[in-house]
Amino acid sequence: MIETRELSKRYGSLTAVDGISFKVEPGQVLGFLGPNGAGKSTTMKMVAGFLTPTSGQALVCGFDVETHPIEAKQAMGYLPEGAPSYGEMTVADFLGFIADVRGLHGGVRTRQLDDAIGRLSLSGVLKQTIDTLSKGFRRRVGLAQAILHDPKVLILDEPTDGLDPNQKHEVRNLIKAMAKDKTIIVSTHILEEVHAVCHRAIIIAKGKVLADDTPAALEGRSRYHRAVSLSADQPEVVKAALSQLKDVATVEIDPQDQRITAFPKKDRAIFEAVTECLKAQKIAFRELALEQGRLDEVFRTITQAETTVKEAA
Ligand SMILES: Nc1ncnc2c1ncn2[C@@H]1O[C@H](COP(=O)(O)OP(=O)(O)OP(=O)(O)O)[C@@H](O)[C@H]1O
Repeated sequence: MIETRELSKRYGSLTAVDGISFKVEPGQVLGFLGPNGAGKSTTMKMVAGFLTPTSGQALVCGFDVETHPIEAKQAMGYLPEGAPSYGEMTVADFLGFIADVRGLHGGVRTRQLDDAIGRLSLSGVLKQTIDTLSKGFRRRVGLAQAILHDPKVLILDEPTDGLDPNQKHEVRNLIKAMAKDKTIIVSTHILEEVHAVCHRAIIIAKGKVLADDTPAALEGRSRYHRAVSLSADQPEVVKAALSQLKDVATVEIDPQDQRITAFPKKDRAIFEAVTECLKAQKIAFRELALEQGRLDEVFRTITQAETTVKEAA
């Protein structure tokens, strides 16, 4: 389990993290989202025990990271931002060194090393020095060291940064597979990642938690939630027809691809009414879709509202 209690970090007059509290239970993957400079990495460094909080507390498996650092660090694997240091070491030597630091011996050491190397597809680069690896491979080495001792808790700062689409897919599958018996926090800029791996997402900006919900509930806050979109040859005709429906609030035509979107009034469902209207008026259409909502729009709305409020104050 991971818990933070009013965790804060100040650098002079800048408050990078401002009283963040959350709990993550075993079996849960928490996505930590926020714009650049929101305080994601600073929070993760404090939870991982690499940075001392100005105030507040972080606990890993019940151990306070500050007062019981050894027990807390034994229970966690941490993938920091960027690449592993020790760039002059080969991948094999580096992972062997981490295995020693983690106190792995004999058969367990061999098994864990083989497992991490296999899961991150590193067997082809074991003799290469870390400095000479591509960004994606360096990230994979970082992930391998984080999971090497099969920790109960994983703190992963942008785990798929720099990976190609195939590797992103592999790493997301790896996180999902590990989630069954671990507690995992993943920081990311990539909203599709939230869908792919997270049970829950926290959005932060300027060091504060602005939203804490499931991806589906966050999508529910989008103006696109339950909107109906379609393509048709005469978008203006379709717009006029759908605008007449009683539960439709507004109809928009995308200026780029001419796709038509009908937005429902609050808490209304319009899919059936839209399809019936199209049928009744014999309107030919393509790619009719019921929208779940758009996380990118929710993210923008939440984080920009915070910036606007701060600027106005
Ligand atoms: N050592 C430091 N000294 C002074 N300010 C710092 C330090 N480390 C971070 N900051 C500032 O704290 C704020 C939060 O930074 P942090 O790296 O946690 O953001 P982030 O959400 O991880 O951003 P990104 O998505 O760009 O990685 C930023 O304004 C950053 O400039």
